[in-house]
Amino acid sequence: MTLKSPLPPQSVSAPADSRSTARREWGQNFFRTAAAACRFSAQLDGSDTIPPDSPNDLMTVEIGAGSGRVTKVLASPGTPLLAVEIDPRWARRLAAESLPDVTVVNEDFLTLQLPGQPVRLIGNLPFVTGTRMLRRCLDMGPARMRQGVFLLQREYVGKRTGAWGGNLFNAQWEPWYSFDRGLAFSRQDFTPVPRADTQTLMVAPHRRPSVPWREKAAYQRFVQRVFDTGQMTVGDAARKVLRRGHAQFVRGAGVRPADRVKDLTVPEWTALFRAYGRTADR
Ligand SMILES: C[S@@+](CC[C@H](N)C(=O)[O-])C[C@H]1O[C@@H](n2cnc3c(N)ncnc32)[C@H](O)[C@@H]1O
Repeated sequence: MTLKSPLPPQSVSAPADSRSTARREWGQNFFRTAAAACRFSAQLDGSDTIPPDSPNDLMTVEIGAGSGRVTKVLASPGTPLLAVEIDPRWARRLAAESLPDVTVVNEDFLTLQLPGQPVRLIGNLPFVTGTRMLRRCLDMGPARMRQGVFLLQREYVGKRTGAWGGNLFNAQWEPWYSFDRGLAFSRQDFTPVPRADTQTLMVAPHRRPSVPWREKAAYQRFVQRVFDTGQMTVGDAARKVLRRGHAQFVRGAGVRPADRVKDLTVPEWTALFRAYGRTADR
């Protein structure tokens, strides 16, 4: 449902139990102040690594607009903004504000048909579905997803930005995107107060990805297979992935058999993927 113009007036109040269920299930922890929403939103500017053909080609999509604190900061004439909100009450309320060049859609971001044009994505994401939302954004590919500014649990952002070393998720996505830490926010910046502190995850597409996007499925399957072996070193994992030619495969990639799978860099993963293709082709 697209709510571009104000709908007939309707009460936004609802029985307390259904409101608290919505709050919990949809992770409705809103920015408490406009100042905090401003700090968060300001991170969207200036880090577009692939300039669009013209600034107008670029659309901003806000995931989970809620009460519209972030939407209001970003709304600006001439800058199209798609504000996606699953809760009909908040979507209706925000649409009624008729913010300039803002289109409010009352839909589930996980199933919404996303714009075909390049987009910048921003969202104070719900805790429960945040990871799925992030995957959905990354799945757009680096030619369409030009920037991502996502507020997520601080611990999760730590994982994505290397605090605990390499992992399957990062190995699968880093040929196309970089993941960096942005501003942190305390629980007190939100209402109701959430159960964890949050931090911004800044996602930027690589200008020259090390693996072509059309090979994404094959590359990600390969990385998954290596991790699924459960082996600590590349040499041991290679033995499980390939029945024959595993030593050749590791050597061909210029990686040492004793290197740990979780320490592999993007160039090493890419080299292993290429060597695997050559070995498996024979
Ligand atoms: C953490 S709140 C952020 C609200 C607002 N942007 C802010 O920062 O104050 C997350 C918002 O995402 C909405 N939401 C949850 N799941 C969603 C989904 N699948 N699709 C779209 N919106 C969703 C919630 O209703 C809620 O308004």
